[in-house]
Amino acid sequence: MKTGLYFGSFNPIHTGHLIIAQHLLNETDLQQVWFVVSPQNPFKQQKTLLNEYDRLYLVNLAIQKTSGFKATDIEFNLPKPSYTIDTLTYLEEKYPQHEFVLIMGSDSLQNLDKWKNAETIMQNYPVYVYDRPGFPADQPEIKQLTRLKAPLLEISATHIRELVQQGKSIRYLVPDEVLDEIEKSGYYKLKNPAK
Ligand SMILES: Nc1ncnc2c1ncn2[C@@H]1O[C@H](COP(=O)(O)OP(=O)(O)OP(=O)(O)O)[C@@H](O)[C@H]1O
Ligand SMILES: O=C(O)c1ccc[n+]([C@@H]2O[C@H](COP(=O)([O-])O)[C@@H](O)[C@H]2O)c1
Repeated sequence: MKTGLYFGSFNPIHTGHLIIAQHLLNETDLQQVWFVVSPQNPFKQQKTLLNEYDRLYLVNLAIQKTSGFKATDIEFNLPKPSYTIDTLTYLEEKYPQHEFVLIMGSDSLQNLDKWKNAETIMQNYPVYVYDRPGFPADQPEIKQLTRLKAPLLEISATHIRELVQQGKSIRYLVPDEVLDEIEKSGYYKLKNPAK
């Protein structure tokens, strides 16, 4: 089964992520998209990083009505920070019947050569890249690169966290279920949430 892996901190998941994932299911040969919640991105140190279980819960709330989407906590039990090559190796062993494809925005592509074992990733895994505003998607070293057109939405988790801190509404930037849970639990209101 051809399965797209959408890696991210998802702090929190937002409509930008979801529209891209749905677009990929609709417009490519992917049969499933898995949201891989990374406990700790090697390149991001965030005081506002919500506990990974809470982020996973928000992802599950966001995708519960969509067939073809799955959230995975696979990185929770792998060493931190979360290196994508380690996750890919683990997933391949655990799910031999799946053919995994990396999904990434052209912004991530620009840093890819700095990732752990970048060469192995670029030589061995199919990568589906969609454009992000301001980031050209040129990366000829990737052996199996597919460039996709996708809706451009300038939504970021950073902006969502800032809006919550300022007491402003994030309606429509996240699904209603996610909005309700963020409000109910008081996420992102404090500068240093409990981990
Ligand atoms: N608006 C968006 N449209 C399409 N892809 C996005 C969007 N926002 C983030 N992504 C992509 O989703 C993946 C996971 O992103 P991540 O969880 O870091 O979200 P983020 O909104 O970029 O977070 P932050 O603002 O905290 O850095 C990355 O590959 C990123 O490029
Ligand atoms: O493997 C690496 O070296 C590596 C370096 C940077 C980022 N990643 C992963 O890429 C995913 C998306 O990153 P980001 O910065 O767009 O949130 C996230 O899940 C990270 O764990 C992975």
